[in-house]
Amino acid sequence: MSLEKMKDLHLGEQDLQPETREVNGILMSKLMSDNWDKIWNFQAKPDDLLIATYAKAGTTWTQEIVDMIQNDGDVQKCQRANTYDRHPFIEWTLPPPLNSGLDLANKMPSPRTLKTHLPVHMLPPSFWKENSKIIYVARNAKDCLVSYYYFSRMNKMLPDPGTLGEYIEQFKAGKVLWGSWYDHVKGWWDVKDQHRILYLFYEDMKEDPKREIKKIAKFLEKDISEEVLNKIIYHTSFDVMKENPMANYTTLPSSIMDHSISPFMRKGMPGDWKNYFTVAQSEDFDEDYRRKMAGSNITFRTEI
Ligand SMILES: Nc1ncnc2c1ncn2[C@@H]1O[C@H](COP(=O)(O)O)[C@@H](OP(=O)(O)O)[C@H]1O
Ligand SMILES: O=[N+]([O-])c1ccc(OS(=O)(=O)O)cc1
Repeated sequence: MSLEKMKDLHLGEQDLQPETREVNGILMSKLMSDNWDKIWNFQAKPDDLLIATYAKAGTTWTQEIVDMIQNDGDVQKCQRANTYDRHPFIEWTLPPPLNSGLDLANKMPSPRTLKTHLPVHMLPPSFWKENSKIIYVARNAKDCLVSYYYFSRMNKMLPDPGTLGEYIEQFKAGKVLWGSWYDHVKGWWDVKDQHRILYLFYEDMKEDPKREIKKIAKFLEKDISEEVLNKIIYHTSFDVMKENPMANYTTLPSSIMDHSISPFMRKGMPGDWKNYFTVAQSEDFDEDYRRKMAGSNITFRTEI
């Protein structure tokens, strides 16, 4: 059963809002934690491509770019299904009879493109054993936080984030689904040269999509013409994706995602955090950030 059919189950909002549980210190929905053994034992394949991100770092955007590259810029083919059916979200677990990410992935013919928000130490070990390619996308903490905050308000399957002030504290403490942003970006950064990992930044993609799309195509060992490249840049621009029902999550019932609270395709703009953080919140966040990121040589741009 597809996710769009969820409304037919007559679940109320309180049934959707997940109970949470920690697995290895990482907050997850109870459904994900109940399913953890199966997720951990997921069998990856050598020709799988995994798109790994912290939530709200530009996952859907990267999925669309990858799909367009794999389909030689054929927009029709990329409209074949919703983004979440084209690229199974491996740990996302829904109540039966709905399809969970693992079910979709196991049914999908190879070569598969999969999605995860898991921190590096929780990635099913078969991905390392099979040497699957991985694209990791990182986005600066403050924009990720604001995006995650608004997403948590509109997506009834995520815990209620409270006020922005309250949410900033949860985010700093890593007490949000998929855990600490700081550990996530650092953890993936530390292993990037030991595996087939392309580590990208949202801000770079926004600054020069052509350059970053070329990097992805090279990583996928795909030759693309200038014409196809330009088509991909256009089709995966924020304004075009915002109107694409196969990419913008508007086909889900509003009992799951209520776009009138905040659209999934919200702003798509580095530096938007400035419209939400007070000066005091920003200074306090930066001081804590310096402590948490000390010792790492990873640098982020909070605006471009
Ligand atoms: N084509 C695109 N260009 C730029 N940003 C995009 C984009 N498609 C989606 N996004 C942004 O990526 C974020 C969602 O990330 P994810 O796909 O990982 O959940 C949202 O950020 P904002 O909430 O800041 O607008 C969304 O607007
Ligand atoms: O319910 N969904 O389809 C869903 C839930 C979470 C989710 O998270 S996100 O961070 O990948 O946008 C995306 C889709």
